[in-house]
Amino acid sequence: MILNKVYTLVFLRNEQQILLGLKKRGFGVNKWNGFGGKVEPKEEILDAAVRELKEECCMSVRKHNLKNIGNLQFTFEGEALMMDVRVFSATSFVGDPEETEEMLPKWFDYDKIPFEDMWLDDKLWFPYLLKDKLFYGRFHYQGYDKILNYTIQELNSMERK
Ligand SMILES: CNc1ncnc2c1ncn2[C@@H]1O[C@H](COP(=O)(O)OP(=O)(O)OP(=O)(O)O)[C@@H](O)[C@H]1O
Repeated sequence: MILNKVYTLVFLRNEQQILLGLKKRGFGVNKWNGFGGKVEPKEEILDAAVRELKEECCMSVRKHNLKNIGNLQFTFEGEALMMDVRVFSATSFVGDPEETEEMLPKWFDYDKIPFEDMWLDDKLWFPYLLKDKLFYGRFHYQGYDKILNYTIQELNSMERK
């Protein structure tokens, strides 16, 4: 039995830059990533995405400005959990990013994304995000630093069958 857990991952973007956060504790510590976390029981995915963005870097976004651009599924050798990550992008948002207990936010130019300090999978699917393509990816990790196998595909729509 595989336990499926839904997570959010939000990227704020403008013409020149993308906002990433350095995770200061817990899962993915010391890696740059988008903002997000577990969807709580009975919580809607979009509400969770808005909540985590606010909690982690004090930025506000409206649900209708979050565009679902991807779905990533992660499994780890020997673990019965599948992380089902819903990826969102937004170009309309309010606030100035602030450091919190969980994240240190920073804007990055598109040609200076710190892939060497990110999850290994990020550099495999970021090209889709950067080209505004929708994507689905599945990654099977051994530990946190080795991908045993993966697939990625471009999608025509994010609708679920
Ligand atoms: C394995 N390869 C991966 N590549 C890219 N991104 C990944 C990822 N694996 C997890 N993520 C994201 O990392 C965050 C974890 O969130 P995480 O800290 O566990 O959640 P949450 O804040 O609810 O936890 P606590 O409340 O601290 O337990 C969450 O956005 C999730 O989408």
